[in-house]
Amino acid sequence: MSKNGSYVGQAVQALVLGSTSPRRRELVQLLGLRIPVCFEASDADESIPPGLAPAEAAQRLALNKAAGVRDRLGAEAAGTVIVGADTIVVLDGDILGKPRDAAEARRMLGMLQGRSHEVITGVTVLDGTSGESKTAAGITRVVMKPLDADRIARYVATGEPLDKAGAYGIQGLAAGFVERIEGCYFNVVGLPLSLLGDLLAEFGVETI
Ligand SMILES: Cc1cn([C@H]2C[C@H](O)[C@@H](COP(=O)(O)OP(=O)(O)OP(=O)(O)O)O2)c(=O)[nH]c1=O
Repeated sequence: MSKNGSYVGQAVQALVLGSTSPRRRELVQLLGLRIPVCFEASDADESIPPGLAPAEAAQRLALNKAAGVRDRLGAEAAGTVIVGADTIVVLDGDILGKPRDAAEARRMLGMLQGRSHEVITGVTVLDGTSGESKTAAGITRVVMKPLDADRIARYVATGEPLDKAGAYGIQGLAAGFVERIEGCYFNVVGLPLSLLGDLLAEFGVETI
């Protein structure tokens, strides 16, 4: 039994972050983990599962990413915990993922400007040895200032929106678009660190 009372079948020797997102790769370092962190791309299908509420959809995608990494690692997954995450933007109950092109990015930002929306990040911690997993979702409300079409076009022309849910990055050139947030900032950037730390503790993985 670990210090915090959770049962782990085998000491965890490494954390595998199943993500190609450079933001997630930087954020996970802020947890102050005492075990090595390595990175694996997840080849899980990222299309939004139909018929699920947004928070459930984000959690399903996070679980799929983590499970996909475990499948790919095979026997090498033993002794690891695998983390998967997925971030979506939700406006009036509709899910906005990553824009396909600049036109879609302009359209998304046109809908988000001057209003409030939710950023939801589903996160899964999966025990690579047993396959047992825990999944949760962080929800942050973001209020965006009014933006005119020229400003949106200038931002989209930077290319920054294209790999980001909702077509903006709060940590980048869209920082000045955000009036205020309620909830975890890191959740908006793609990894709810406080929530992830709690999930990791349940698997006996210590953070700072
Ligand atoms: C809203 C918002 C999203 N994002 C990013 C976080 C996620 O990387 C991305 C949403 O895409 P995701 O599909 O969650 O993740 P990803 O494809 O970038 O990486 P992977 O699947 O390999 O883990 O949007 C920001 O960086 N800043 C923001 O303000």
